[in-house]
Amino acid sequence: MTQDKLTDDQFLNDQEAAVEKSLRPQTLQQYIGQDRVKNELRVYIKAALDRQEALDHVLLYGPPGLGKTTLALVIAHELNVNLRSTTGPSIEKAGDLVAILSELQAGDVLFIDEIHRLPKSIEEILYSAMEDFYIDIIVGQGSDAHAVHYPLPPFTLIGATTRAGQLSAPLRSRFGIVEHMNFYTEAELTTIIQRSAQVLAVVVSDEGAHELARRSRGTPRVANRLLKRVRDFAQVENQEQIDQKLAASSLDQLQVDDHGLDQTDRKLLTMMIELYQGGPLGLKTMAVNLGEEQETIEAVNEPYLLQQGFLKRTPRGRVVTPKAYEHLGIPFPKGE
Ligand SMILES: Nc1ncnc2c1ncn2[C@@H]1O[C@H](COP(=O)(O)OP(=O)(O)OP(=O)(O)O)[C@@H](O)[C@H]1O
Ligand SMILES: [Mg+2]
Repeated sequence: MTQDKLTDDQFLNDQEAAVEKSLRPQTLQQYIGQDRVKNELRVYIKAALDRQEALDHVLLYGPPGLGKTTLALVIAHELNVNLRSTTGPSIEKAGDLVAILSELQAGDVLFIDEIHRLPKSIEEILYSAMEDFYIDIIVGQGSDAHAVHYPLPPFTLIGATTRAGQLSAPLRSRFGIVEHMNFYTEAELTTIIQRSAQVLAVVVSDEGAHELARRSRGTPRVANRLLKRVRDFAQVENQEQIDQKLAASSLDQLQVDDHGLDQTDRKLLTMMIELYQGGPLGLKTMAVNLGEEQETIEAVNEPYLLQQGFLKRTPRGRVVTPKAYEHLGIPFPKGE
């Protein structure tokens, strides 16, 4: 199983997509974890509803699979409005954006995923749309060209990104609500797995759910994927229940270790140790040596390895920690 398949939704077929949808919580109440984010949003949503106004624009950022898209759906649901969904790279021309904006009704949510990949020219149109709910567009060419002023209903833009650093300052500053999504705790992931097991009609013991949670790299999407794969092992081995032992042995076969590190994570750490004495190393060198996209390493591998204390950031680059040496069973070099 590759990294992409664990953390991306884009490889799903229709049937898998339907299951994926049924796993998504719909209300803030069902949405597990991210308590700080939820508590803040609860207040803002209630205030907007009381004032009968559109909710302020929301920016959600954090590593893939932590529930940004899900939270956007939940917000629209709680506001009781329509959600129109698109992605940054799919809006190529000003006309694409105008078409989307002109369909919005008062109070609606427009969700733009991967908002850091919006073309610059489109981003500039968004500024006035977000701030004052109008757009000025140029129609015609040459001497016929003239600006058309286009008023919009008040709406809520929800932007999601795995790379907040890539967002321009003017765009970022137009979001009134900016929320950073954190990795989930083992307890939260255990609850998510138990809920998903019910939806999928599989039986998982408490210990089995906890074993899966421990190895899910703090990420609900990974938790759900691992649950589905281990369900396959249970079926093939004629086991009615996923217990701790089955979960552990299946995950070992999937090469997901007991800290949730996958092959790429381990390859990254091992490469840094073997070729660079543990660093410091820049992102670019990491990517070249692994044959991976720099963006993937920055958004997927690095945040989890930092959070788990296997990598450390220094002014000169990333450094492997003694904890990582120990985890990989490589002796830590004595001080020079
Ligand atoms: N808080 C949560 N409670 C329960 N399940 C969740 C939660 N957050 C996410 N999930 C599950 O994890 C899956 C992935 O979440 P989602 O697609 O929202 O992640 P994302 O942050 O948008 O990822 P990406 O950056 O790749 O777009 C969802 O299908 C959902 O089932
Ligand atoms: Mg998403």
